[in-house]
Amino acid sequence: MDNFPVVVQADASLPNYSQENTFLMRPNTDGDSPPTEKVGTDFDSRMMQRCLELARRALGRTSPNPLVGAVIVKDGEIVGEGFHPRAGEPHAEVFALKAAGVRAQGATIYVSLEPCNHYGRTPPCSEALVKAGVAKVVVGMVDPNPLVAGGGIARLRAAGIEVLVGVEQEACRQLNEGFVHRILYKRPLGILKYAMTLDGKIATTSGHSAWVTSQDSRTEVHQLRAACDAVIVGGNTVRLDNPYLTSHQVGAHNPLRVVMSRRLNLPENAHLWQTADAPTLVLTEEGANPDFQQLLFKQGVEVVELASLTPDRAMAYLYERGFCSVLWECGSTLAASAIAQGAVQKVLAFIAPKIIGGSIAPTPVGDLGFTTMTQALSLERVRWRVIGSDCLVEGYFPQTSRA
Ligand SMILES: Nc1nc(O)c(N)c(N[C@@H]2O[C@H](COP(=O)(O)O)[C@@H](O)[C@H]2O)n1
Ligand SMILES: [Zn+2]
Repeated sequence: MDNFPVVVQADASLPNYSQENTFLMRPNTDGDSPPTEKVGTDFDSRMMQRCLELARRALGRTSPNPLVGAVIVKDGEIVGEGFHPRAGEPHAEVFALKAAGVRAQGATIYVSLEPCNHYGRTPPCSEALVKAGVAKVVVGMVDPNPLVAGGGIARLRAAGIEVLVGVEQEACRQLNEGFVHRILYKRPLGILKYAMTLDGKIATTSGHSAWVTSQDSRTEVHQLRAACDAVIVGGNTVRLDNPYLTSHQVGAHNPLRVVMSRRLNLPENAHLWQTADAPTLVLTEEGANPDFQQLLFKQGVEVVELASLTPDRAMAYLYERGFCSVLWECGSTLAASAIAQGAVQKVLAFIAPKIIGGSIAPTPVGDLGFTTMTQALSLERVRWRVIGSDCLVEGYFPQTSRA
């Protein structure tokens, strides 16, 4: 627990979005944020909001790629729409161009992320837009991917196309905060979520924790899972709570369910390996409990042995697997070590108007070794809202540089 402050470094040459991205957050209504200058007309904003609506149709399914939507407008009417469904498939712009056909000529395309200008899994959208003869491109945000990073905009302008950048920029960044974090920090965005009572307890002294919060909050958590690539728990949570960790929504994405367990001293009949609704991955250490590994293997559960099992190693591994966002739904000990190792950037605390009392019932974050209040970790960009009878407080740990 000695490697504070929380974090990893971005390439200093990249744009710094770290102060501005939020995940699944509602617009700030507290009036404290500096007003950002509006870019474009109200019509531009409406079209960009439509792009974001389209982009959200692929929620949880595009990593390592971003969520992107595109709308083509000719003579004030939408003539084509598209969104990026998953990595390896065409980009949003290509779907919109296909839908518009010849009507794309002389039209305006709205796209929530700068058109790409490189050959990746797919060819550059900038060239497709030039070829289609669009007259204007309205961009939500510049792509932080160093392979793009302004190059798409430059290519379009060089071809004589008018480009407007920054329409509904904040909303575009919010939608892709996991993607942006992944690009800048080479790790998935770590989100710690917990539910606690008004006196800060996540369970009773006997360990009973169902249900701390209301059904409305639980539905919110299900939506959050649908937007994340993975959800992580420790062995203790599997033993005590036997969770499902799915999004419980018909047709919605289910995250990869990840269990961190050094010794694999886990129950044989846990829901995680007995339900096929979502894939499960168990992260462990080399040589751990071969018999149990065999049992998991027979139940279709993937087991990966890491040289040492720590939150940062787990996040590094999930980054390599192409993930943008990881939800920590673990108990207090793992939560403390995930925070200490910089594996958590965002905290979502669901607070129920209940009191458990006492000093033994568990709290959401274990010992961080602090002895004075000056050591307490402060969150920034804090917001709150009421969900049913509960309150959700959200905030971010400050990002510091290790460069
Ligand atoms: N503008 C835009 N629209 C989309 O629909 C996209 N998916 C992207 N993605 C950008 O391109 C990179 C991926 O390229 P490939 O899918 O491998 O060809 C991704 O990292 C983004 O920078 N952009
Ligand atoms: Zn593209």
